[in-house]
Amino acid sequence: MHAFARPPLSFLADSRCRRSARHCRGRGGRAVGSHGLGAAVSAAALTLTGVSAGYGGQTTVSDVSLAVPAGARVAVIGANGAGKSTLLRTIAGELPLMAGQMRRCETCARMGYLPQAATVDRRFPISVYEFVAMGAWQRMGVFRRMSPAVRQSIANALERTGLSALSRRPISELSGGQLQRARFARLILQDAAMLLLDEPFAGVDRPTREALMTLVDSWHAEGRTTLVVLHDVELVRQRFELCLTVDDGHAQLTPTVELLTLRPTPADGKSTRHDFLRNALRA
Ligand SMILES: Nc1ncnc2c1ncn2[C@@H]1O[C@H](COP(=O)(O)OP(=O)(O)OP(=O)(O)O)[C@@H](O)[C@H]1O
Repeated sequence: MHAFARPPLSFLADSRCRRSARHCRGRGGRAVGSHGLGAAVSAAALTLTGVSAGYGGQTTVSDVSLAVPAGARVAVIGANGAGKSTLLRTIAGELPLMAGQMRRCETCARMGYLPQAATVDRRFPISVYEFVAMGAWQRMGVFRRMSPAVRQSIANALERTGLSALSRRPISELSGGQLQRARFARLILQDAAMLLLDEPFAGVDRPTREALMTLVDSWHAEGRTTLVVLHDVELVRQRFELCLTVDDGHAQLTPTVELLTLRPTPADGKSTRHDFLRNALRA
């Protein structure tokens, strides 16, 4: 039987589930995930009330109040430095709340958080298989033994991300796109009800982006809630029904169609959220 050692903390950074919880019910109260269910259906996966986020007493985003519907695909958009990552890290529990309250529905507390790829330390000498298997760490029990079911889940995740042939390769020898596939494979194993992805498509080519976006779509179809930091306006328009815009220290949730159909109002010379969206995504 293969024993699996507890991975170092730095390697759990984007696979950690902060709190144990049952899985979410998605749109229409549909159950998602393969583990136990039973919590009451909640319309909101995540509720922020007067939330402020930042670093060392310095507020980056303040007084955020919004409710993310369970099962929604939310694009988190805004200019460089606006505070998207800060907000995502706060929702993930990586940063403490500076003010306000955050509530995740009971079943949505099981989260998968994928920080920007630049944060991954690839020097640790492990194979793709071992790296991906960390996503199943919570299912391996106290002796970290891999059951046949866990092995099968790992094999499935590798296959879904197109990495089966690379499973023995050290992660230090992966390309950027291959590493991103491995990070997604690890997320699959987490079976999280809510997924927070920070610029998951940065630096990947179009086929890889499409393969990974297909996974996001499948999570959506399963009723999981996804918040994805993006800079690609076409992708936002085509695949995300809600936008969490972060701008000038504020954040709000708006239907994508509403953002994209707003027109500038040259009569009074004021800019609109339509202008903001375009400007933010151009950054
Ligand atoms: N660890 C940190 N300590 C202090 N300030 C930070 C830290 N990380 C980010 N900041 C600052 O917080 C602000 C928001 O940064 P953040 O990374 O959240 O922006 P972003 O919208 O995700 O940007 P980008 O699109 O460039 O990734 C910036 O002014 C940044 O300099």
